[in-house]
Amino acid sequence: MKIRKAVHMNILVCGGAGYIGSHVVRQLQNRGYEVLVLDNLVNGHLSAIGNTPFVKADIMNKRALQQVFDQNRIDAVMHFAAFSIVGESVKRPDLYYRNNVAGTLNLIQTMLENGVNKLIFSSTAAVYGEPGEIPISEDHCTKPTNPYGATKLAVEEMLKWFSQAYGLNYISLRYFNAAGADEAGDIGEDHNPETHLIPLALKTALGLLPEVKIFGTDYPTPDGTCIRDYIHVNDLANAHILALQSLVSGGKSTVYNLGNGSGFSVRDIIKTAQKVTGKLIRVVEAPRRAGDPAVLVASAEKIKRELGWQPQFRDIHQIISSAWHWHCRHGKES
Ligand SMILES: NC(=O)c1ccc[n+]([C@@H]2O[C@H](COP(=O)([O-])OP(=O)(O)OC[C@H]3O[C@@H](n4cnc5c(N)ncnc54)[C@H](O)[C@@H]3O)[C@@H](O)[C@H]2O)c1
Ligand SMILES: O=c1ccn([C@@H]2O[C@H](COP(=O)(O)OP(=O)(O)O[C@H]3O[C@H](CO)[C@@H](O)[C@H](O)[C@H]3O)[C@@H](O)[C@H]2O)c(=O)[nH]1
Repeated sequence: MKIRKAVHMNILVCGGAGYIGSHVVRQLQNRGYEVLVLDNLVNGHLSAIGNTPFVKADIMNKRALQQVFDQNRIDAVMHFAAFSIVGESVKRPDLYYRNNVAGTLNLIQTMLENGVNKLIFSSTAAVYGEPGEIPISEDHCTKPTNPYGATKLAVEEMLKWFSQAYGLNYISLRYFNAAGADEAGDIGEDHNPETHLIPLALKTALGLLPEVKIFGTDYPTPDGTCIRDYIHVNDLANAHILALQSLVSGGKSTVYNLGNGSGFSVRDIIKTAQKVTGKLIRVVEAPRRAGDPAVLVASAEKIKRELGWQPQFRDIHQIISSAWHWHCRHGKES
C-alpha cells in the first residue's frame, strides 16, 4: 500500500469529531493535509480532535455551510456526518432521512456552488440488506433491510446522478463494522448511549454494565447469532487517504467495500472479548433486533486491486485489544 505525502491540500471533514472521523483526521494530519472539522457535536467530542481547526455547525444549515466555504479554501470534503444506528433508524426513519439524505444534499449543493467537486462519502454494508452471496462484492444487489441502509443508498444514488449532471467526483466507501481504536489510546469509540457490540462487551468487562444482550440466537448461522466483518478504524482511515489520492490524481468516481473478509458471530466476539480482558462477561439471550441481516462479510478485493489498500489489523483479538486499551483509559469517564 503506497501512502504518499500530501501536496498542500485543505480537507473539510464533516462529522470529524465522531469515532471514525476523528481517526481519519489524525491520519490526514500525519500525512501533511490541512484539516478543518465541521461537526454539530450531537454525537461527537471536541476532545477527539485536539486543536484541529473546528467549526460547530449542522449540515442541515445551508447558510452555516456557505459561511464555511466563504471563509476557507477547501479542496475536498470527507463526509462522516450522519446518524448510524440500525435499530433507531427502524423506529425513527424520519430522523434518518432528514439528517443523512437532506443534510448530504445541502452539503453537496454547497460544495458544487463553491467549485469543490471531490467527495469521500461514508457508506455502509447496510446498503446490501440480506445478502444472497458471501463474501459480498460491490456488484451484489442492494436491498437494505433498515432505513439507515436505505438513506445511505439514497445518497449513493444521488452522488451518481450529481456526478453525471454536475461533474461531482466521489468515492463511496461501504464500511462493514468499524472497531478498535488508535494505538496511542487517546481516541476511541465513544458513543452515548453506546449500542455497538464490542464497546458494550468491554464496558461489561469493566463493570460499567451488568451484562451484554445477544440479539437473536435463532439466525441461520452455526451458533445461531449474527455474523459481522469487523474492520479496524485505522485501516478505514488509510482507505480514506488512498481514496482521496485517487480522486486528486483523476481517478474515477466509484464505490468500494471495506472489510477484512472474515465473519465473527456475536458469541465469537464476546468470547474474544473475555480472552482479551481476562474477565467473565455476563450475557443474556434476547430477541432479534429489527433490521439486522444474519450475515455481513465483505469482499474488499476491488479496493485492494485498484488502490492497493491492505488492512494491517486482520486479527480480531488484536482489533478488540486496541479497543480495550482505550476503554481501560477512558471507559470509567463515560
Ligand atoms: N461505526 C460503524 O461501524 C460504521 C459502519 C458503516 C458506516 N458508518 C458511517 O460512518 C460515519 C461515521 O460513523 P461513526 O461511527 O464515526 O459515527 P459517530 O456518530 O461517532 O460520528 C458522526 C459524527 O457526525 C456528527 N453529525 C451527525 N449529524 C450531523 C449534522 N447534521 N451536522 C454536523 N455533524 C453531524 C456527529 O456529532 C458525530 O461527531 C457515519 O456516516 C456512519 O453512517 C459507520
Ligand atoms: O448489545 C448488542 C449489540 C449488538 N448486537 C449484535 O451484534 C452485531 C453487531 O451490532 P452493532 O455493533 O450494533 O453493529 P451493526 O448494527 O452491525 O452496525 C454497524 O455496522 C454496520 C455495517 O455492517 C454499519 O452500517 C453501522 O453504522 C454500524 O453501526 C449485530 O448482529 C447485533 O444484533 C448484540 O447482539 N447485542
